[in-house]
Amino acid sequence: FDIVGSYVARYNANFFSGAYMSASATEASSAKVIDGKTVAKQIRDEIAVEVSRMREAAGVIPGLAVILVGDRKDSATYVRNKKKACETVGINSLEVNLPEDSTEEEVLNHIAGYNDDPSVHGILVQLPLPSHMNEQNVLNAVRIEKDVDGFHPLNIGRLAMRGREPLFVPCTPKGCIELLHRYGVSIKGKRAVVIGRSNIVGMPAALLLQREDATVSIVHSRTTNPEEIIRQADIIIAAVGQPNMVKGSWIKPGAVIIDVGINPVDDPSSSRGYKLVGDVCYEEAVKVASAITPVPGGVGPMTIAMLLQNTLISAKRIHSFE
Ligand SMILES: NC(=O)C1=CN([C@@H]2O[C@H](COP(=O)(O)OP(=O)(O)OC[C@H]3O[C@@H](n4cnc5c(N)ncnc54)[C@H](OP(=O)(O)O)[C@@H]3O)[C@@H](O)[C@H]2O)C=CC1
Ligand SMILES: Nc1nc(=O)c2c([nH]1)NC[C@@H]1CN(c3ccc(C(=O)N[C@@H](CCC(=O)O)C(=O)O)cc3)C=[N+]21
Repeated sequence: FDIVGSYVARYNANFFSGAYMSASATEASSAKVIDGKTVAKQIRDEIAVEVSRMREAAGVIPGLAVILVGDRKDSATYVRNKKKACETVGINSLEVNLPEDSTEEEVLNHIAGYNDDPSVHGILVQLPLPSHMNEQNVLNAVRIEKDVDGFHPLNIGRLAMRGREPLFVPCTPKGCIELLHRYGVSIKGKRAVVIGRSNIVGMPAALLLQREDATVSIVHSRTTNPEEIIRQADIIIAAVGQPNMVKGSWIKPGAVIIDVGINPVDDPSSSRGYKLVGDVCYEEAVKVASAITPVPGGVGPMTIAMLLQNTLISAKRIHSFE
């Protein structure tokens, strides 16, 4: 089933049916909501089954170690969510919380300990690190067999090469592609645009789309006339960090939108004083796109589900369990 194709047909039928199309007919063309929260729950259930099968047959419990440096509130929230998610599927979680003024050497020591710890199958260093640390040094120190974030340069290099396979695919881009697959969106031969080129989201997302045989454009802060490029896309992955940047008028009718952005904006009516919005203006996009992920409840929960999946894959590989 091809959401893009069927939607375009429906849209065009509406669009060309006459000059007197009513406002309600336009509103009827509302995008399908891609429910990342529900899909993530399904995936967690699948992982839980595998984790207990492995525990019973091989006596192995997958373990994930998370290193958090400093006390950024958002990082602390994400780490707490990851820990909770581990518990729901039966994965062991270990956590070390180092003070903001720790040295790089202390972080490296903890990584070395987890590298050698046979109960740990995945190591995640929560980003961003404090500015006095060299992120490259730290990420390079994670043993590639335990690099469940997929951030090691050898993993990224393999992801970029034809005929090579990375040990781990980065969680957020993997979650984006998983959503497209589970919603029956065909990628092969489609025009895809990735907005953003960061090492952790945009760049690996573009590589994955290319591996799936999409024709990929990458839009970044130096792109001239980004709207023109975005308007050609059948599939848009937005990972910019700019609230509501992508407007409805930039979107090709029937496009599928994966909104990775998680941006806090002031909201006096919320008890927290802020709310989360994506990089895409949802209210406008929902009228033009054929399918769209909401924020929250879209890519975010998928990122965590993919982290659990990578940890399970790692434990299976280390223990040669099939
Ligand atoms: N849902 C999830 O699980 C996750 C969500 N996120 C969210 O995704 C968003 C992006 O994160 P991340 O990739 O880490 O962010 P970065 O800040 O590392 O990268 C942002 C990218 O967007 C580009 N960019 C910035 N402004 C513009 C603009 N006006 N027009 C076009 N491109 C622009 C930058 O271009 P240039 O390279 O030229 O500087 C850069 O490549 C954030 O909102 C973040 O919170 C992040 C990780 C996981
Ligand atoms: N080494 C490393 N790996 C990461 O994967 C990593 C990281 N560092 N640093 C920060 C980003 C961000 N990130 C998110 C994960 C889940 C949600 C998530 O679950 N969001 C919920 C909302 C959460 C809320 O309400 O606060 C949602 O979108 O529905 C969001 C963001 C992982 N990251």
